[in-house]
Amino acid sequence: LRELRAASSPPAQNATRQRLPGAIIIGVRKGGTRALLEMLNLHPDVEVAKAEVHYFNVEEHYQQGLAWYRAQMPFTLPGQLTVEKTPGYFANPQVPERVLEINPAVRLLLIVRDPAERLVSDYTQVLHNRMTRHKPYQPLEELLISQGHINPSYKALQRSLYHQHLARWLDVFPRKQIHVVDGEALIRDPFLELRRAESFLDLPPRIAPSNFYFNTTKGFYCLLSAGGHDKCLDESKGRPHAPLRSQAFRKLCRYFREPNRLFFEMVGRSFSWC
Ligand SMILES: Nc1ncnc2c1ncn2[C@@H]1O[C@H](COP(=O)(O)OS(=O)(=O)O)[C@@H](OP(=O)(O)O)[C@H]1O
Repeated sequence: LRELRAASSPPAQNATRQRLPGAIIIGVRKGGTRALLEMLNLHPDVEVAKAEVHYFNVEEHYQQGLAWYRAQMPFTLPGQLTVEKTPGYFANPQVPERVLEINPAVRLLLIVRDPAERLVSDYTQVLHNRMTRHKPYQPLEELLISQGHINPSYKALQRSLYHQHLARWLDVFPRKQIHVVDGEALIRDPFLELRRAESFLDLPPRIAPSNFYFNTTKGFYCLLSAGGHDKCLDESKGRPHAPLRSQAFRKLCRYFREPNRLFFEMVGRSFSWC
């Protein structure tokens, strides 16, 4: 009976297995990494790891080796592209070398957004987590500004210094292996950014404008898959941001001016950030 079953199972079924990612969304945290992953997943030749994997940045995972990493991946057919996203990879200094070691040809996707907005979004997420666990929290301005000056040691601020993190990736990977996605543009017009990503990933253009519709309640584009499945991102995406007085926000924008300039130089394009 077992032989009969094996013989009758379709060949495609037999060919599916878990493969290491051919592309990784490395960050930035709060840049739109989930939206980008879910949108890429609309492509018939793409399968994604549903949960964040945190292999290269969490020692306990990394020590378990490649078999563990592979086991986190979806089943794919030969020719399909596996993609994972872990926003924590971008700012972790150990990660670029580790990624290179397992696949020097891997394609890297980096989705960025205005670093000042990103910082506020990052704070808002931490605040939300602490509030749900009934833990105390400090107002953003207290963490961000000390004696009238921006506090350079605030972690969320450091995560927004894109040029510093990207420099480490560029020490290891050629520029052409890193595709920068404009997070604000992905919100405004997901189709265009997805077309660019398809081209970078050498995928035939299969994602269409009809895969997206604007959901006025959510205030964002949601996804429509070929099977007619309708999906919006969960409520942790697009939360109202924690308040920050406009004077402090302006200070933050001034602070990021030079780091942003350096980042634009590195990627060879500019963004209209504050
Ligand atoms: N289509 C769509 N729907 C909902 N949200 C969208 C979408 N496209 C991009 N975004 C933006 O994604 C931001 C969250 O980024 P990440 O997914 O990278 O966050 S995380 O690091 O994984 O926590 C999230 O940031 P905030 O608005 O600050 O919450 C969203 O603005």
